[in-house]
Amino acid sequence: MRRFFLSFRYAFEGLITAFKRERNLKVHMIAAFLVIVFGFVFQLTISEWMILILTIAVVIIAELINTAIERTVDLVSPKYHPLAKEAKDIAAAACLISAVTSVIIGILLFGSKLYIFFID
Ligand SMILES: Nc1ncnc2c1ncn2[C@@H]1O[C@H](COP(=O)(O)OP(=O)(O)OP(=O)(O)O)[C@@H](O)[C@H]1O
Repeated sequence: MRRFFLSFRYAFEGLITAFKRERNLKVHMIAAFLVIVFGFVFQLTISEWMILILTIAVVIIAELINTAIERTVDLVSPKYHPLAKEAKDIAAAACLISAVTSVIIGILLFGSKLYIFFID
């Protein structure tokens, strides 16, 4: 049981470390906070909330995995290596795809509501 709670503690420590050191993660967290506020303002439905929460989680998870890969690459390959470059660039591509997807979902989710808000 102690091991179970320790694993939560380590995961939480990882989250705090990543938040302190990674500027991108801070930006994602602020963006997540803002869209959650918008979600309440525009009174999203349960399904819309599920999509929004899942989208936020995917972006943050991608950023955390990217950070973990960056740290591992820096540890095993402090000098330039083409495979280190590939690993970092591919991890960054995962972040890019999650960020672009989240923007598209944000536009689809809030675009129609903003349209109704300003036009009606
Ligand atoms: N050891 C390495 N060998 C080869 N290329 C590397 C290496 N380290 C970094 N690079 C290249 O430089 C780029 C930037 O690396 P860096 O470690 O600064 O990552 P970053 O994406 O800028 O991270 P951060 O989010 O911390 O700013 C990588 O995407 C990769 O193309």
